[in-house]
Amino acid sequence: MSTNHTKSANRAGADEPTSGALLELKKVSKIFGGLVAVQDVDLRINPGEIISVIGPNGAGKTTVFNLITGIYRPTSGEISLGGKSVVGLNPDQVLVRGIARTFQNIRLFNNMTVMENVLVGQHTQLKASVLGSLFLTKAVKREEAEARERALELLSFFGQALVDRQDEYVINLSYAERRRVEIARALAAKPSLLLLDEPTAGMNEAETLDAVKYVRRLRDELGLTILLIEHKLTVTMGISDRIAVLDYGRKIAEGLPEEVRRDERVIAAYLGKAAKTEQEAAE
Ligand SMILES: Nc1ncnc2c1ncn2[C@@H]1O[C@H](COP(=O)(O)OP(=O)(O)OP(=O)(O)O)[C@@H](O)[C@H]1O
Repeated sequence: MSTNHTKSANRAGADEPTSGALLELKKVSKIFGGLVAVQDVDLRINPGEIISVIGPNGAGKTTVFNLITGIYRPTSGEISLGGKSVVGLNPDQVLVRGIARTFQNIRLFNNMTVMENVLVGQHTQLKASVLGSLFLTKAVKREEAEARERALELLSFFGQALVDRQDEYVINLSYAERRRVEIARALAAKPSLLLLDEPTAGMNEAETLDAVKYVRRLRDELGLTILLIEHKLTVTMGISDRIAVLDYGRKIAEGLPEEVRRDERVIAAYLGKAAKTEQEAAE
């Protein structure tokens, strides 16, 4: 174990005071049958941070996201948001608590428009009763108008293009545009924490640069705290306040980007391979 690793591992050590974290994972494990997908993972995310989770394929990154968002229940360990446990809540309840996410494979309703997709994201915020919706009462109409206005505001975060294309079916949008709509839909739930699963996957260089800019703006302008899984090293190294590295379900390092970059275990487990893959892709 390198010195850097020891130092960075202590950063999230059990002895540190745990108050003030927005999200905290304590010794979280997930076992599928006999397979340990995530083992004793500790992670603290402070308000306003951008934290990346990296690691080789199958390291447990997506499982961590699924545990945080209530898709899976941890086999053991504790997950809390603002000091309150979210273990045992279903994904909708976790969303109401303030954790929204996007998916590795974009999950939008392709047979619905851009606007409709963002409106769906607001369902946790709407108050109208079923009866009210049935008879389109004044209150319902007002709520609907407000929801549309807010959806437009969210789309305009990404510039005018999506506002102009609000009535387009999402299937007709480019991949990068669909990613933006998916984030707008996540924002519609008014989260405090946003989980982005490979936000630049499948994007070209210009689209990736654009995505990096808006991820920063999500934090700087909207005050969101962001946890992301990202394979592109140029993105993670440039955007993250801290990086946590998983390998075979365990967190093998955590620290500032430059600390993680120098960590021998990380280089052996991931960075060597990842850097080579990026270089091969560039050639
Ligand atoms: N529902 C499941 N049932 C059984 N095994 C699972 C399940 N979900 C994940 N796993 C296993 O858990 C391990 C971690 O998978 P996970 O998808 O979290 O890795 P990852 O780091 O996100 O990988 P990638 O970078 O390829 O997306 C893998 O061995 C995977 O096969």
